[in-house]
Parts: sequence; C-alpha cells; structure tokens
Amino acid sequence: MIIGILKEIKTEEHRVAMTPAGVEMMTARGHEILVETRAGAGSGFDDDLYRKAGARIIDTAADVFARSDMVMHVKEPQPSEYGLLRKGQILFTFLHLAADRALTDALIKTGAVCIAYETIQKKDGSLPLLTPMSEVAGRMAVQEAAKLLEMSNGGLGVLLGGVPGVEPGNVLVIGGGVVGINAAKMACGLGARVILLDADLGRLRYLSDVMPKNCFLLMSTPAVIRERIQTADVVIGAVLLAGARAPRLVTREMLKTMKKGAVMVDVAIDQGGCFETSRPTTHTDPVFVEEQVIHYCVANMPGAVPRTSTLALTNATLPYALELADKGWQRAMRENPEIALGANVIDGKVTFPGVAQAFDYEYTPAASLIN
Ligand SMILES: NC(=O)C1=CN([C@@H]2O[C@H](COP(=O)(O)OP(=O)(O)OC[C@H]3O[C@@H](n4cnc5c(N)ncnc54)[C@H](O)[C@@H]3O)[C@@H](O)[C@H]2O)C=CC1
Ligand SMILES: CC(=O)C(=O)O
Ligand SMILES: [Mg+2]
Repeated sequence: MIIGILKEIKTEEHRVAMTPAGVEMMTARGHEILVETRAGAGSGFDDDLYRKAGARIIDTAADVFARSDMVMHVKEPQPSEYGLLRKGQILFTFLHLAADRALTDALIKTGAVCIAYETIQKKDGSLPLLTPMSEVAGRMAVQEAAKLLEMSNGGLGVLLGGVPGVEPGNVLVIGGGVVGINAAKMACGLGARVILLDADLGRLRYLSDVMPKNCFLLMSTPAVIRERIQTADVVIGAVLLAGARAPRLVTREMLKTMKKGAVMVDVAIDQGGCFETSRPTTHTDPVFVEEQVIHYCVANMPGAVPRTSTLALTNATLPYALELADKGWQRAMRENPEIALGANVIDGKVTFPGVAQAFDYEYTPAASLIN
C-alpha cells in the first residue's frame, strides 16, 4: 500500500503521524511511504532521516493526497484539505467528529474511509490511541493551570503547593480516566489538595487504591460539582463518553460562584467541552475569561510538546497502521474489532453511533459496508 504522511497544518501543531523508525518498519513490510516535506521537523525528524528510513519526500500535500491509498495525520483535516480526499481513500487520524458538524459533513461528501484514532477501542473499554495523548494532556493541564494562577497571567495568585505555614491550592478534577488520573497525580505531586470526581464507582474504588493521600475521591453529581467548584482554585474537565459529545457538567450559573481569577482547563474540549462556557482555543491564543474565571481550552494540547507526544502517539498508532496497510481496511475491520470501532464515516455514511446521534444522522454499522 502507498501511505502518505502529511505535515500538520492546524495552528501550532508540531506532531507528525509517523517517525522514521515507523517508516523503516513499514517499508520492510513492502509498503511505500510518502512524507510531505518538513512534516517531521517540529518533532526533531528532518527529511533526510525519513529518506534514510526508506521514505520518498514529497513537496506538496496535494501530491501526497493524490498518490496515497491511505493518508495519515495527527489532527483532523483542515478545510483546505477537504477537497483533496477521495472516495475509497483511507484517512487515519484524530477526528473528534461529534464536536464538529462541518468536518463531519465534509468527510461524508468525500466518500473516503475515515478511521478515528480516538474511537479505536479494546475489549476492556480502553482507547489505546487516545491514551498516550490523554497522558500528555492530563500532565500538561496542571502545569498550564499553575502558570495561569500567577497574578501577572490574570490568576488569583495562589501557589498550588503552598509553603510551610500556608495552605496549598485546591484542584478539582472532573473525570478520573486517563486525563484525570494524570492531572491528579501531577497536582498531588506539587502538594495541592486534590478532589477527583468520577461517575463510575468501580473506577473510584480503583483510584482510591492507587492515588496518594492528598487526593480525595468523590462521586460525580451535579450537587457535588456545584459545592466543590466554589472553593476550587483550579478545575480540570476530563470526562469522556467515547466518541460522543462531552456532557456539560459545569454551568455558567456555577461559574458565577467561583473565585475570581480561578483557572478552568477543559481538556475535554476536543469532544465539545464539559463546561457550558468553553469554546476551543489554540496554542497561540489559549485563554479567555468568562465570569472572571480564566478558561484554557486548547483542543490539541499535546501539540505543544511534540518531541514527547509524537513518540508517545506513534508507539501506539504504528501497529494499527501496519495492520491497515497489510490487510486493507475491509479485512482489517473484519479481523480486528478494535479497528472496526475506529470507523466513523465510510463512503458517505456515518458509521459511529455517537456521531450519528450528535447530529441526528442515520447510523450505518461499518460491518454492513464490508464485503
Ligand atoms: N485537549 C486535548 O488536547 C486533549 C483532549 N483529550 C480529551 O480528554 C477527554 C478525556 O479523555 P480520557 O481521560 O482519555 O478518557 P477516559 O475514557 O479515560 O476517562 C473519562 C472518564 O470520565 C468519566 N466520566 C464520564 N461521565 C462522567 C461524569 N458525569 N462525571 C465525572 N466523570 C465522568 C468516566 O467514568 C471515565 O473514567 C476526552 O474528551 C479526550 O478526547 C485527550 C487528549 C488531548
Ligand atoms: C487527543 C487529541 O485531540 C490530541 O492529541 O490532539
Ligand atoms: Mg475540530
């Protein structure tokens, strides 16, 4: 198969979908890899490293799209790329369609086979391609929030760890999955007083076994959120209903009861956000203020630390990319149910229930489109 690796064009996105090490493994299996020039530059991989690994360097995205059977990105295609996708071509990348009707409609029009990293799911419910990026974003959420709490950045002037004789800051983490546990661990490590909420009692039991003493676990209910938000210096939104739009758990009314200069980091923004007042921001303009509370809502947080994130992401994506390349999408989906769950839009049909539900579109099971 011919596989195209595109340069990311989303604002301040410096990850790349395949490393030279991945190219070497792909070419050893007989696949041809086309890499758009400078696609790896932000992650520390120049064109020569890709050439040495066996890739061909291509000057333009249009050429990569035109020549490839499967194109790989990190983030969703941008409007300038919609017209470059074609019927039957595989697109393998993060998509987050339930939060983006315009992108969903554009992909439907292309007729391409659109497989989303974030909905590939193992039998145990885990999301193997989202997990490494959630680890990064969860850890980053606390370092971003700690900085924004400084008064020169508009924050209320609290040091999360406190000092001897002065109490630490309060961090409320909503959602105790991968983002949540990583954020809570970082905040605990800094010495903050951390409250971690989840709606799954089994998950809370697990967390109570592994989290340090300064992490308090509570069942997530509207009443608990309404009460705890009032004393929080930092709130981190980390909920997920896989592939579906995020539930809105913090309302504008709740925000009005918060401390002025407190910080909200809505990591779940890529699925639409879990605060009523959230809207997606970029690394170049990451924050805005609503009800005197600072909001950080960057939808591609790991893009800011590409040297870490590219390696973490491609460690996870490569085996799936290899399987798609070796077998083609139909056989790969037939033989591997994890990949079948990645199907979001195929040949103009919406094949993921959470996306169909978000926009009231007809849902077509991917299995019915496989010969
Ligand atoms: N902004 C960014 O750059 C990035 C965003 N993300 C996003 O972060 C979000 C979280 O991802 P993960 O932690 O990997 O998901 P996960 O599936 O590991 O965890 C989600 C957790 O939310 C819990 N939950 C569901 N409903 C809840 C409720 N009402 N109250 C409290 N908890 C609830 C679930 O029980 C689960 O434990 C996703 O939307 C993901 O796409 C992930 C990486 C980067
Ligand atoms: C998960 C995601 O949206 C990202 O890594 O950018
Ligand atoms: Mg989007």
